[in-house]
Amino acid sequence: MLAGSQNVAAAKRALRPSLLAARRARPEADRERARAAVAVHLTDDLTGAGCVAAYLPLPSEPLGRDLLRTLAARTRLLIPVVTGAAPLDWCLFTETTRPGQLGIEEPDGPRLGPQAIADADAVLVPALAVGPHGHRLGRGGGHYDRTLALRGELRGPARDRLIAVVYDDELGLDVPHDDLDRPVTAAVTPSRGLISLPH
Ligand SMILES: Nc1nc2c(c(=O)[nH]1)N(C=O)[C@@H](CNc1ccc(C(=O)N[C@@H](CCC(=O)O)C(=O)O)cc1)CN2
Ligand SMILES: Nc1ncnc2c1ncn2[C@@H]1O[C@H](COP(=O)(O)OP(=O)(O)OP(=O)(O)O)[C@@H](O)[C@H]1O
Repeated sequence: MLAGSQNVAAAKRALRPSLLAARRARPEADRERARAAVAVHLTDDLTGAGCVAAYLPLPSEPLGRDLLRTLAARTRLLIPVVTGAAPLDWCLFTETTRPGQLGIEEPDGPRLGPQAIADADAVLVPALAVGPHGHRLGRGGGHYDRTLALRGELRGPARDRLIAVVYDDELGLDVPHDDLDRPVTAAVTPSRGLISLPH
C-alpha cells in the first residue's frame, strides 16, 4: 500500500468512532423522524425506476423498512449480501430475512451475482458521512467501493445515480479519500432532502 493511502486509511479509522457514537446516541424518536423524512424525499423519485439497489438498514441508520416495502411493490429492489472482501452479491428484497455476515440482515431468496448491481437505475448507499464532492465514509470493509467500481466497469462512464443516505450533520464533512474511493453523485438527509453533489 502507498504511504498516501495508508494515511487516508488511518484518517478514516480516526473519524468513524465519533460518528458511530453520535448515531448510537440518537434517541429512537429522532431516528424514526429521520427515517420517515428520508422516505418522503425518496419515494416519488425512486418509484419511477425499473430497478433500485438499497440495503437492509441497521437500527441507527436513517433508512426505514417501510420505504423498502413501498419500493419493492413498485420496482425490482436489490439488497446486498456480504460475501467477504469482494463486491457485494445481491438478492431481491424479501419480507423475511436472516442474519448474515457482520450482523447485517440479508434476504432469503436466490443470489443474483455481483454483476446484478449494473441493473439498478439508482443505488442507495449507506454512509457514516459524505463530503461536499460525494466522497463517502463507510464502515471500513470496502464493500461498496468494490461494488461501485464493478458497476462502473459494467456500465461505463455515463452520469450515475448513487445516493448516500445520511443524517443532516453528516453531509459536507471533510471526508478523507483516495483513488479507490467511488464518490456518490447525490445525498439525501432528513431536513435537506435529495441533494446533487458536484464532483
Ligand atoms: N445496512 C447496511 N448494510 C450494509 C452495509 C452498511 O453499512 N449498512 N455495508 C457497508 O459497507 C456492508 C456491510 N458492512 C458492515 C461493516 C461493519 C459492520 C459492523 O461493524 N457491525 C457491528 C454493528 C454495527 C451497528 O449496530 O451500528 C457489529 O456487527 O458489531 C456492519 C456492516 C454491506 N451491507
Ligand atoms: N476497488 C477496490 N478493490 C480492492 N480493494 C479496495 C477497493 N476499494 C477499497 N478497497 C479497500 O478496502 C478497504 C476499506 O476501504 P474503505 O475504508 O474506503 O471502506 P469504506 O468505504 O469505509 O467501506 P464500505 O465501502 O464497505 O462502506 C481498504 O483497505 C481499501 O484499500
